[in-house]
Amino acid sequence: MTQDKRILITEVALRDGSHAIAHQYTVDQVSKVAKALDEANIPYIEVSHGDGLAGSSLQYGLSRTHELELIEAAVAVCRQARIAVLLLPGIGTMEELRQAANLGVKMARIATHVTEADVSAQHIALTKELGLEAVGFLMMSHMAPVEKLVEQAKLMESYGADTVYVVDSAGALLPHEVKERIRALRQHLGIPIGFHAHNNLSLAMANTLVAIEEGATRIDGSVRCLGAGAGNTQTEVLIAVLERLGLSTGVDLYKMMDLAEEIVAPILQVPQEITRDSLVMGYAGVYSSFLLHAKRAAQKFNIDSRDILIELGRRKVVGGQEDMIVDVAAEIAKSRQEPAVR
Ligand SMILES: CC[C@H](O)CC(=O)C(=O)O
Ligand SMILES: [Mn+2]
Repeated sequence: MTQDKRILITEVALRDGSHAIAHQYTVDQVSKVAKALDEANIPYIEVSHGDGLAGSSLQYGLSRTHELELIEAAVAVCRQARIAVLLLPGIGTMEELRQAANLGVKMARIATHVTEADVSAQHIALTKELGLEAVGFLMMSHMAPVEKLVEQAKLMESYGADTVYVVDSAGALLPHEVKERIRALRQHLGIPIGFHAHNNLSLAMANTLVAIEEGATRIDGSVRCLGAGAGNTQTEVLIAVLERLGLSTGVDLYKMMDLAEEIVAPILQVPQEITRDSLVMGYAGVYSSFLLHAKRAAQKFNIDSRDILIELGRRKVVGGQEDMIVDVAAEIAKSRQEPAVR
């Protein structure tokens, strides 16, 4: 990798990591993590419920602390970092976007399923109207062929997005698939391209490097892998690898290592690793944020969570369809009780 370009990191542990801890962030935790990230010179820090603004609900998981309080706390401790929010149209509304902007948020990432970019038009337009940086976030990018991804990314660009992300929500993309996606977007779009990985198949770092090699300049990471499923590209490791490659991020490696070890590790209920469930998510192409929901449903119906996840992957369930997890679990349990038909 010889390009002379700056990679801009967005740290997502305070949003994507919310899934991993059942949305239990406290103001104290968010303040400490955001302050340390800011001191390490991370340029963007995303703070929201795991499912984006207004995600707190029985369907997606109730937040312990209202996300606006968490956002306010993060804004208050940052000197240089810009606080970002995620918004999934239909879960969050224009009103929540306005409230976040009033608190001092500087970037909004408008997330849609990879084939549904058209629902982002008014949210991207409002983001720009509010004077924020607008990012289009195409989730479950493994589910669409390259041409479709390009078409949808171009829609987001036409609505005014400053950047468009390829989002590997399930951690299912293989390196050659990342390569062709980023390459095609670079060919057809005139705005920066970003990449968001999940480590369910242990490919987050490799895929991120391929994305950078193909010209992606906006990259997501989660410190200590604190993200949904097996987590995202581990930010502090990414900083080290990019330094070794001679690519600049402006982030202080030692400070990142210290905050990972001393501030973030104690927040994790269990260390982030590739468990059989997260592995199945990458293998079957299932939303990483379904992990805890599937585990709970498996316990409730006394079945193997892998069977639920495989079935969800077969049915091509997408983000927002969390209610299907319990339906699928109930169906599997019922089918096991019924006597076999002769
Ligand atoms: C449910 C929103 C989701 O967690 C967004 C994201 O980070 C992804 O799709 O990977
Ligand atoms: Mn994610």
